[in-house]
Amino acid sequence: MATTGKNKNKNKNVHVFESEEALSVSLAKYAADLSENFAKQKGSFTVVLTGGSLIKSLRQLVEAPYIDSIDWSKWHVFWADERVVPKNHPDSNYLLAYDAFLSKVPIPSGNVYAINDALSAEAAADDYETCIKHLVHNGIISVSEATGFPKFDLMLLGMGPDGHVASLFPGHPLVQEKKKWITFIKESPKPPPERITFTFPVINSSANIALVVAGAGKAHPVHVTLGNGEDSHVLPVQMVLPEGELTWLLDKDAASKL
Ligand SMILES: O=C(O)[C@H](O)[C@@H](O)[C@H](O)[C@H](O)COP(=O)(O)O
Repeated sequence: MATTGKNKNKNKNVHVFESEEALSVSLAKYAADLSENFAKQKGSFTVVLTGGSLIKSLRQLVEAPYIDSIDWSKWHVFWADERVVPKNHPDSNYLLAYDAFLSKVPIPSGNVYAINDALSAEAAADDYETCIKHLVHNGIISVSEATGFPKFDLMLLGMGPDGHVASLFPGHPLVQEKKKWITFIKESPKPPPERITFTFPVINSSANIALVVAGAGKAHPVHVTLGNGEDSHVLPVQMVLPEGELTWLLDKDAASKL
């Protein structure tokens, strides 16, 4: 790890790694430690995934020692955003996570909460919100005392080269959504166009967020968010300000402008 530091606000940790390989090793330990703490504390561990390169960076979790040491029965898995395509479609975030991660660990299948792929974007967003409401009611998902929004134990977010997180894109009105838990977009600038996404109030109620960012193509939004870079938009990634801990895991290419 090249640098470690608290940066800009007290709940933010920034870690820069020599390579994406080193980042993935550290990501596994970070997730395993949180899993142990939450399983002990509340008997469940709610983990939110996105799509994109994040999923490949989870590869160390399916290897020794973590494959055997993690109590996978406590995991409950969600998506911060999903493309509105069938679950067996190559664009599906569920399929990506299933192939590379979920099919390799013994998380009970009933604890994996994929969106309903038979519905329209709007109906799928409502349906996913209802599903999350049930789990809040059952006590599987915590609630933020500060905001009343669901409080996930760990949100693992990737970031696009334009600074988007989940399916919240720069300049799009959805970044301002204040009431809904889950919403939908039909004209995503990143294909495919139809997606559902968590809103910022949900993202920012998290107990822990890791922003997992690798590659030189991400250096600009990292510079804008963590350094003194500028952009004509407020980037969605700059709006990731959880009430819990924010941890940036960067490789050195993504951090090259800092
Ligand atoms: O469905 C999606 O497209 C993702 O959830 C999206 O938000 C992703 O996390 C970023 O675009 C980063 O993706 P990359 O890491 O592949 O650039």
